Amino acid sequence: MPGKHSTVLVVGGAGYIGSHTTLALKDAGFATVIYDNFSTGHRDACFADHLVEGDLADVAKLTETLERFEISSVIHFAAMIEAGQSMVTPLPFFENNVSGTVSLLKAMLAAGVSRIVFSSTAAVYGNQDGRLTLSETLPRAPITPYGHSKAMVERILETCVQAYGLQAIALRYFNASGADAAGRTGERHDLETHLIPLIIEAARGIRPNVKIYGTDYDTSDGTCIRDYIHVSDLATGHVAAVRYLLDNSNTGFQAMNLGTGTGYSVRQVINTVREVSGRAVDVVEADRRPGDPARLVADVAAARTDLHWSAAQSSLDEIVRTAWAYAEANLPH
Ligand SMILES: NC(=O)c1ccc[n+]([C@@H]2O[C@H](COP(=O)([O-])OP(=O)(O)OC[C@H]3O[C@@H](n4cnc5c(N)ncnc54)[C@H](O)[C@@H]3O)[C@@H](O)[C@H]2O)c1
Ligand SMILES: O=c1ccn([C@@H]2O[C@H](COP(=O)(O)OP(=O)(O)O[C@H]3O[C@H](CO)[C@@H](O)[C@H](O)[C@H]3O)[C@@H](O)[C@H]2O)c(=O)[nH]1
Repeated sequence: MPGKHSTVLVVGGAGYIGSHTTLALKDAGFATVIYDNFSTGHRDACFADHLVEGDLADVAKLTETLERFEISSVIHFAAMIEAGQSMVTPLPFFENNVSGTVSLLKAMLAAGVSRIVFSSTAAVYGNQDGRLTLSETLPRAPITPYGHSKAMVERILETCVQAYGLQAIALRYFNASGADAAGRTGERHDLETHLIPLIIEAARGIRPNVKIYGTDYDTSDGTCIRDYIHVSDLATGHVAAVRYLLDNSNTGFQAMNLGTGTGYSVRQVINTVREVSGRAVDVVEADRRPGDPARLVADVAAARTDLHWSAAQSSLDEIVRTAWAYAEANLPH
């Protein structure tokens, strides 16, 4: 069990991945505080011991929160997340994701908090044609403003680790999906752009069909390949990362993939939703969505070696079953 000084600040803890991670931190015995501005998060998805409503831009409030709750480590989820939208309106992405993280780091320095786990993304790899899996040793090569914003934060963290002696882990998630198996929380993005919830909406009759963005990619069936990782596996990955930072000093900066190592095409995901739900899903073949790499699949060795973590509940079937159960129980009919 975590010892003294083990209160974790979960910035963006009211969101999809943050809510699952807060539950996992509590299960692991950590005390938790959420800091969130509720721009996309939900009050009923806050499972922490304490909640502070505030914005990343508010350095004074962040500093006061870190000091008041004697925070040992920060997990930083708060960001704007849609890669496609960032192609159209990039500036808010740089403001919230990059400037917002600078605010958080200033507050951490002021409060003397040195450990941070940052939500990075497979989008920092961009298009790495011909590679079956992506290793952290590859150069960052994002192709969207969203991916650039995350790559910039990784660079800022590297610099701050050198300059100020912080300890930072950037967890590069592949495609977060699924829902808490006990149904306590799930995926509820108000402007939903993610594939699995959109297919589920089509299966539930909330939308007439699901679009396939691009059928002419150089992949087995012409549609994009992604590595879908269960959000509860991501959550245990964060617990492992916090433990790693607490147990080891001078870890410096490390980037680690959180994925399964297996990729599925858009068509395979649609078929899995059909099988799990027993419902029909109509599809419309559409143009490619700008900013989508053909294939993103993780090399999972680093997290296994350093964090002793690997995905345990991320079969596509399990992901879709939990997402379907959550939607049926909680989302509008
Ligand atoms: N969902 C995915 O597939 C995926 C994949 C890779 C990386 N990520 C990253 O994981 C993180 C969490 O993603 P998510 O899907 O849970 O998103 P989400 O939108 O559900 O959660 C983000 C949370 O941050 C809060 N927030 C945003 N801006 C804020 C600000 N300025 N001040 C305070 N709070 C703020 C929101 O209210 C929300 O509760 C993001 O950083 C995202 O880039 C997500
Ligand atoms: O209606 C849809 C929605 C998506 N897709 C495709 O499905 C795949 C997955 O798309 P989506 O669920 O939107 O996820 P990504 O664009 O892969 O991005 C997610 O996963 C990235 C990491 O891989 C994160 O950085 C992002 O924050 C997160 O939104 C892509 O090939 C899309 O082109 C469709 O064909 N139709």
